[in-house]
Amino acid sequence: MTSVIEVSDLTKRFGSMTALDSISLTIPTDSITGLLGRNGAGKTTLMHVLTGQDFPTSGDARVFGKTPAENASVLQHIAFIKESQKYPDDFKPSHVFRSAPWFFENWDADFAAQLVEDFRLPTNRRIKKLSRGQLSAVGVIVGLASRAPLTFFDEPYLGLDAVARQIFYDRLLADYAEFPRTIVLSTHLIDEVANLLEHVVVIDQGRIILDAPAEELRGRAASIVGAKADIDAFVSRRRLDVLHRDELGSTASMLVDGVDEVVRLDALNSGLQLTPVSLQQLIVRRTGGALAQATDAGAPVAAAKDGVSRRARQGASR
Ligand SMILES: Nc1ncnc2c1ncn2[C@@H]1O[C@H](COP(=O)(O)OP(=O)(O)OP(=O)(O)O)[C@@H](O)[C@H]1O
Repeated sequence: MTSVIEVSDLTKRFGSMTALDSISLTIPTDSITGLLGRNGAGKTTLMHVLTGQDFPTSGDARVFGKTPAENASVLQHIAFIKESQKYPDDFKPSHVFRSAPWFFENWDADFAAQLVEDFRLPTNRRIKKLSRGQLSAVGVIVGLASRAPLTFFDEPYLGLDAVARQIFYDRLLADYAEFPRTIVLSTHLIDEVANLLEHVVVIDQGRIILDAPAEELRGRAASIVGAKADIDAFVSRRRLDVLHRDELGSTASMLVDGVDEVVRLDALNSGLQLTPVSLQQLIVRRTGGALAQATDAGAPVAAAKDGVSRRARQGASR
């Protein structure tokens, strides 16, 4: 497996603020990688360094084997799509798409025209007058139709409605299958993109906390609900990493990381049921858990607790 991006011991500081803290990672060639993490984790900072818009404080970043900053031979192969993209005052989408071939040698004007239809984008309206979703669509179209060997999408969906986001995912996947390239996608809508991703990098407070093939992560976390004593014994025997636990009386629900085939079989033989959890649940719990939703592993116990307290309230009011 070759790598388009190789980052080694890279630190980026803004004054006393450390945005990236000694990170190392590689991003495989011709893959769709999700760059995930909470607000302020360091995702955009990393993309800025990799697209030559910022310098690392220390450490090394290589893109196509070279340092990206001020390196035209690297930058000409990169598309960086971000919400804050600035356009000249009088520009319309039609101007953007007409000038795109100057910057992107693989630009496909027919594909861009098809995407304009798909997103129902008014191409002759000034960019300043576009709605937020329409503005996002301009970026998404540039990112897709440029077919750059390395494309970064930094939260490209902001403002796109659910239908438009699905169009983006569908077109991305279909075009990627026909024209493989390296795509790095930063998003908070993890469940929506989970099936697109082949590789996942999670940053938390400037550090890499997960860097693995998506397939490996998908089966790795699970929830177990059952008798507390049984689960405790199982988790300790299998040395599973407990990311979250919730208890009610003698019943417990745990979200565990580190599940493999052996663990699954052992659970079955021990009369415990493992239910897979989504990539989003794993990442939410790995990056702090404060955002955990009612859909998490604690839900069955939480729901039971809710039922108990509701019954208690009803009992009290009788
Ligand atoms: N130019 C800057 N000067 C000072 N601090 C900065 C600068 N740019 C980024 N930071 C800080 O670095 C940290 C990482 O920011 P970054 O924009 O990379 O996060 P992010 O993961 O992209 O977040 P979000 O998901 O909210 O977009 C944040 O704490 C941010 O406030």
